[in-house]
Amino acid sequence: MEQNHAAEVMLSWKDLNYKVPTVLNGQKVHRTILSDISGEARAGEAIALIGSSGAGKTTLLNALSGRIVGGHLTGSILYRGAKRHPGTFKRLTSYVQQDDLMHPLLTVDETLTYASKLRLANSEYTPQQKTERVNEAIRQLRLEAARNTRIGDATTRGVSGGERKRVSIGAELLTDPHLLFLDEPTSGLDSNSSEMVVELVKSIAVERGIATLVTIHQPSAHIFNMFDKVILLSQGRVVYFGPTSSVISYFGDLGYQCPMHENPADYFVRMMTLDYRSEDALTKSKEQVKELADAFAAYSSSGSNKADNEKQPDNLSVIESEASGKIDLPRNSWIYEYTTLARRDWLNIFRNVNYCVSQVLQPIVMGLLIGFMYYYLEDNALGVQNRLGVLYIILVQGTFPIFFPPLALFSAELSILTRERSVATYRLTSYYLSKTTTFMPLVLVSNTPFYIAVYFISRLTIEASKFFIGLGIFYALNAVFVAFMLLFGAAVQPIEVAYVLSTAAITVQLLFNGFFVNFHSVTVVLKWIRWLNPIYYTFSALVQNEMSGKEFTCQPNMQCYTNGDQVISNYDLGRFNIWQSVLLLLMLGGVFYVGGYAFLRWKAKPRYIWI
Ligand SMILES: Nc1ncnc2c1ncn2[C@@H]1O[C@H](COP(=O)(O)OP(=O)(O)OP(=O)(O)O)[C@@H](O)[C@H]1O
Repeated sequence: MEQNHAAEVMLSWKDLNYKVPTVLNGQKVHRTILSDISGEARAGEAIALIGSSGAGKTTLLNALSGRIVGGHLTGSILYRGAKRHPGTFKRLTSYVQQDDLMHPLLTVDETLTYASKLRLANSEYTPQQKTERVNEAIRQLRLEAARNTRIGDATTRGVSGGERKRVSIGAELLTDPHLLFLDEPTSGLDSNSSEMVVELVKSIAVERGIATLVTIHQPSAHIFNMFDKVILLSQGRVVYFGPTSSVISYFGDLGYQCPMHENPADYFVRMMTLDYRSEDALTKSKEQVKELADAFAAYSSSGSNKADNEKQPDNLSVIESEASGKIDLPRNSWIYEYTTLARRDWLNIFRNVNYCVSQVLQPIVMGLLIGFMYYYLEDNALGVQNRLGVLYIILVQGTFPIFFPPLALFSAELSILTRERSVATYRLTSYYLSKTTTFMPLVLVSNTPFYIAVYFISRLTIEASKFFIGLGIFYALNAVFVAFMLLFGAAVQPIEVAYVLSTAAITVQLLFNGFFVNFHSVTVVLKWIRWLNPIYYTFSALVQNEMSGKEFTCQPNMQCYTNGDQVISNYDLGRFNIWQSVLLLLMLGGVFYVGGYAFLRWKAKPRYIWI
């Protein structure tokens, strides 16, 4: 395309080689995934990366977009003629993943609105301008009809696959990137939707001067012809890179004439694909691929198609400082990020009707059930045993029921966090606090009816101070278990493993609370567990609150506790007073909370290789 020859080179790459360690016949070897790849992408140009499965398309896209993890990448990649600075490059370019990772319960409009709030700086855009950007994206991507439809997922019906992809693209285009990378944007879409996606991306890219690189698996002839240039890859080598309009004549000259009525993309992919049907066919096809790659290497080194890598853009001095150094792109304030994320989290929770209903109903039903099970506790030997039973069940309610439902939500959202963090959308501290301040109040409010029902129906000691102190201890346990949930969610994946391990961890905590096993008789090898056990401190505080100062009547000639202090001492629950126990409980919670943050930071940290 004429205009593209004059357009600025946005990205150029030279002699890219990528190897990964692998084991072959018991030997450690390095497998070459990309071999001597060079090229460039200019402003407004749409380039397709085409090849059969395993050709290296995604690997090349990841290398160019700075998303390679592991292995050994060599060569050079220049952004507007200069070495890339990871942070700067990340924020000036956009990457649309193959999986559209978005909140399923938000509508198209909300998804784009939150993306605009989080990704556009308030110092550069007024709220009105952000809304205009969203409206523009909706209009350009033809999403008006789906504007108020939820994104949806496998369980909730939402927008169509094509619309979902367009929303993903829209969210990435809000920031006006200089470069747009798309990984298999048409996979899973029918031909009409695929054409629409590519057509729209192409027209927006031309309009805004964005260089676009797209991996695509066997595009239709129509889609193929929409691209300005094409990179044909096979076995990690370039078989062709140049204008789409010249590809047929190039291969025709090599003796591979694409038949008149055949889709060129199908023809070229077939030509480059290894044939595994027989040993002989495999050897032949390998030779053919090698021949084609060698022919292209000779063709490009002869100068006919030389990638213009050495050519520097005219305004180099300006560009170098922008691309190679860290430039301080404006950021939104922490409090703005936090309030925006918190609003999004609350919206997600309230839209999740099943979650909300179960969170509200479970404590009420359990509270009534347990309350009536222990209806009217008496101050006798049986009353001692039942009081301990009620306090134990209060403990249980502060663990499993409040741990698992938020864990499922938190864990399911981690992939969205990773995606959003990979484009530096917001700080991790604002995200973590937003999660905390969504889960925590919900748990405390929904669990309060449980405590009230159990307390008054079973009639634990009816005294205002005991009631409120007990409620405070219960709240502290709930808060600590929200922190424990955040720790598990951040540290252990997949969720199935988190379920198994956390069930074991909570069960051990419940067993070592001092009720089932008397610490006087526990082996020294395991005795230490109680000091790291939030349940022990909670139980100790709850039992002291209920039992201290309490008198019990004993039937004549029967050995039993005559007062609550004997119970506390017999179960060895009085080592720390109530306040000390609560303090130690909260300290453990603090450790869990900070640990959860540290794991999240470590996990969400991109480990990309930069050249
Ligand atoms: N880190 C890695 N470790 C081991 N093998 C890898 C690694 N990265 C890529 N590969 C291998 O490199 C080859 C190219 O992978 P890539 O995902 O780039 O292919 P692709 O052309 O995008 O294929 P598809 O169209 O099937 O997604 C594959 O055989 C893949 O298994």
